[in-house]
Amino acid sequence: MGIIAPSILSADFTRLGDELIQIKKAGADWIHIDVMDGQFVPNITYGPIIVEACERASDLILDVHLMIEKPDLIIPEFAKAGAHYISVHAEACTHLHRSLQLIKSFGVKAGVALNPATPLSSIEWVVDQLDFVLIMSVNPGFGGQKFIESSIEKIKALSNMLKEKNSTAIIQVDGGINKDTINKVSKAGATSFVAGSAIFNTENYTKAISKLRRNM
Ligand SMILES: O=C(CO)[C@@H](O)[C@H](O)COP(=O)(O)O
Ligand SMILES: [Co+2]
Repeated sequence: MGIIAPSILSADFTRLGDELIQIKKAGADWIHIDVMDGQFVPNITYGPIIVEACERASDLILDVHLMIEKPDLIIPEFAKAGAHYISVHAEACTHLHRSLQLIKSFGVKAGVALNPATPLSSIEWVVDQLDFVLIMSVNPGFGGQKFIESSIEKIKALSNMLKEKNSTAIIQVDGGINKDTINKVSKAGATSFVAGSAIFNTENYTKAISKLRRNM
């Protein structure tokens, strides 16, 4: 069964605690937390304080997606705040292997996120360090964007690459995931699905998550 990870980027922040309760009731598996610094991406969101608040408000797995420059400087704070999974962008890490080792040193699962234009070869020599790979299916920075179709071939190629290297890393896909796109990425090999607007921009989260699961 696939993992549904609602992105709180599209949640109502005036009532975050209640939103977290509602998505758990609706059948969510993880909570996806999009951290943006206004440098790596043209948007600014939130930091470890919000991760810590999510940790107090929910017992779901906290999946922290770092869209920031120099992530090593603040990875320890996110780990201490309660992150279970942390992904860093390959494009933002000069010493990617070191960043992954830093995440793992806190007992946190480590992942690499790849922008749509970034080739899979950028993770070739760190596959043995990876618990998951996040394939961006939109350019990072905003929720509610249109799914980029070339992500499907990229996920297929990643799935083959991981098999060849005997890796059990999870393939996560993030951006433009809805009832129409989830089937294609699931068939291609993704098993963790981030969805923001397709869940939080609806009236009924249970129905939204059920629709995603039915179409996996
Ligand atoms: O990392 C990001 C955006 O940079 C995502 O996690 C989005 O928050 C997903 O939003 P939708 O495309 O599902 O609305
Ligand atoms: Co994300």
